[in-house]
Amino acid sequence: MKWARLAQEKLNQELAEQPAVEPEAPAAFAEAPAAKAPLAPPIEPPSAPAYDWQAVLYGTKPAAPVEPPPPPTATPPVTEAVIPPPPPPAVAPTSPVPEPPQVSPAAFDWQAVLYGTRPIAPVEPPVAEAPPASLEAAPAFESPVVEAPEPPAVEPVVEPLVEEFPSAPVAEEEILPVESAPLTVAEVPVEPLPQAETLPALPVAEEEPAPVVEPPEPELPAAVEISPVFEAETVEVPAAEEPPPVEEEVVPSVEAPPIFPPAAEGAPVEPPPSAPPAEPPPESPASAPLFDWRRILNRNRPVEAPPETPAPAAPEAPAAEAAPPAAEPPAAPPVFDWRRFLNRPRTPETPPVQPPVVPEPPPAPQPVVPPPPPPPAAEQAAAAQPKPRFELDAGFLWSAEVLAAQGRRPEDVTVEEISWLQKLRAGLGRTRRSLVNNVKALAGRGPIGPDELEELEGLLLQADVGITVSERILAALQERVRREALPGDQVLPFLKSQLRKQLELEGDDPTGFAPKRGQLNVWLIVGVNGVGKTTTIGKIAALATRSGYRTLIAAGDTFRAAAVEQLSIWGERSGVTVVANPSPKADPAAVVFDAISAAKARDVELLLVDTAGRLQNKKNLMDELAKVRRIIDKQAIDAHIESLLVLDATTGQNGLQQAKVFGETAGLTGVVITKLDGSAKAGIALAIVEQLQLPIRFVGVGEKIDDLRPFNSYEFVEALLSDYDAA
Ligand SMILES: Nc1nc2c(ncn2[C@@H]2O[C@H](COP(=O)(O)OP(=O)(O)OP(=O)(O)O)[C@@H](O)[C@H]2O)c(=O)[nH]1
Repeated sequence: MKWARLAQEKLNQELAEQPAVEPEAPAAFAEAPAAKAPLAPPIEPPSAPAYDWQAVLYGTKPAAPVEPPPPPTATPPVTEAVIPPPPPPAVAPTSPVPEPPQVSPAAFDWQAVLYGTRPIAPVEPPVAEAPPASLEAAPAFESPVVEAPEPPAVEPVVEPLVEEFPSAPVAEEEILPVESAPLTVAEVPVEPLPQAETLPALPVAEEEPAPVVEPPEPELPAAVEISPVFEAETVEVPAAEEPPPVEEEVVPSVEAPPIFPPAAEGAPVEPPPSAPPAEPPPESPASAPLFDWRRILNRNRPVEAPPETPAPAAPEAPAAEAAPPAAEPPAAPPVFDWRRFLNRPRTPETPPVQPPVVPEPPPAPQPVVPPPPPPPAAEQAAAAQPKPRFELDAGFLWSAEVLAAQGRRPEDVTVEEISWLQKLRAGLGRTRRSLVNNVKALAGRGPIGPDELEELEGLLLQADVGITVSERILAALQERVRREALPGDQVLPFLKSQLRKQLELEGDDPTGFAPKRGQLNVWLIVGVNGVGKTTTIGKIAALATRSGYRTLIAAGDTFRAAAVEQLSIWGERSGVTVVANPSPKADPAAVVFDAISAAKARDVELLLVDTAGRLQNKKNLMDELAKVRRIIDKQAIDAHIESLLVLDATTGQNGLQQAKVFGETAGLTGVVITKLDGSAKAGIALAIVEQLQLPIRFVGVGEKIDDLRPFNSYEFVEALLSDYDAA
């Protein structure tokens, strides 16, 4: 017992001594944060280990973004976005005339730089020159992201567009004189662009979750005189049938003009605060686009067909091309050097382009950087411990490979692109997992036979690919198997090539739909309720602004009360002016008429027309849409017109039914698939192309401003059938 007691006492004694250790730990940690604080501010030093992906890679960001990055405090990026001022649309006709935001110089050249102009290779050639590849060296500013959505200079200048269209033009249809409600132009403070990630979902959304059901709006009477005519069709809630007044004449809200003129008076309007002087167009030319759409879109034949593009440059280049490159052997293969990507020099967008700006680095701030102690370590170390939210997981590596397969070099890749692909891949994840796993299991049995083919068809149907497409793919597979055995490991690659074929409409030039420079392009956005039309317009507007297009938005959704407000928010985010008529039940055709007039007067290049959601079986609403289309055709005769149907991917095959009617009414030229990040069955994309014979122009994978990208069949298929999954 004594022994036990003694032992117990000793034990207690030891325990009593232990606690002392703890205090130290916290102290040590406490230092860390302290040290970091000072480091935050100096973002410039390219070598600094602290990789601020957003600031560095999104070179695009204008001044604004700079602040947010460092102190990730929960300050208020949101507030500054001016989101709250929903009703900025000064109703008063006296409001000054906003001007189409001038696109900043560095913006990426959507048409010339990205698409249109250049053939596939142009951008790549530099590859040869790429050799500057000295990893650390800061070669890169070429494409580096610069894309400074700099403050789209807003020229308040408002030419007397007015008289452009004297009174009522010759539109046979009359636009309801919808109240004298003056047309308003939502002033857009020209906020530079995109905070890539910040933009939260539009608040408005909730107001009207807008399901598919026809918005039974209460209302009506007043302006609805004509509505009765069509009531017949809709059994339910005749009253609810809101915007019935489809009929008739488009009386251009002649009042519109008056609205703009005032601004003119405002004299020169120096007010355009933000916009510095700007003869912006300057450096933009060669500037590097944030994402090179042209390359993305043209890259429908990656690794497999490398000969077309890269081939010439890579293999033979060395020999024929000359010595310089000699030293640099790489530059071609699909091997993505993620380290190089991570270590690439940081380029605060715009600045790099302007040499003068460079001098700034030396300023005092340097000293502030004192915390250089950490940098010495080595960039590699930094790379090893990447930044927040950017992980070298399977998604990242896969994205990098896909981009590399398209000829993208680490220096040209942006975080935005990586992020986009990751989102797309994640969005298609559900379908992919099911499809890929089953196909692999099936292929693992050995050579493909009749049983396997049948099973495969079932898998495709489950993915919503549609019967026709499934049959076509199987027919091709059968044909292939007939000629020679198809090894199991070739099944997926074969499927990919088949799917890609199905996604590409014969004769369609995916780069051809980019807005034409120097002329008016009108993009009419249609679809049923809640599919994402307004959101898509906001995203496209942002993209267009960054691409340097003079853009304008027409708030043609006069039915949903919050639509105009929602659009003006997007307008603020993207720096695009919104033309709207706040009066309830305004005739959308009249709004569009006015918007076209304004667009002509301002030399706008891209006019985005929003429309109210409507079910394809509501005749009066479809007639209303037809009227809008007619107005566009008549008033914008020389314009390049695109009519895009927005389809919610989660609606699956149902969406196809809508398309047929919308096609007859609005003359569709393409489709935008939204919500691919949801529980969509990605196969719907294949069915759309096959059944509608319409090209997919954009795909949306989220609610943020940069969650929309031009459709690329290669990326889509890779995301759908990638078996990369290491995780
Ligand atoms: N997850 C996801 N949500 C999206 C996407 N595109 C739009 N949304 C959301 O879908 C909802 C409806 O979007 P809206 O743009 O208002 O749809 P709409 O077609 O204009 O609606 P109506 O005018 O009522 O016909 C909003 O909550 C959007 O944020 C997308 O690609 N992914």
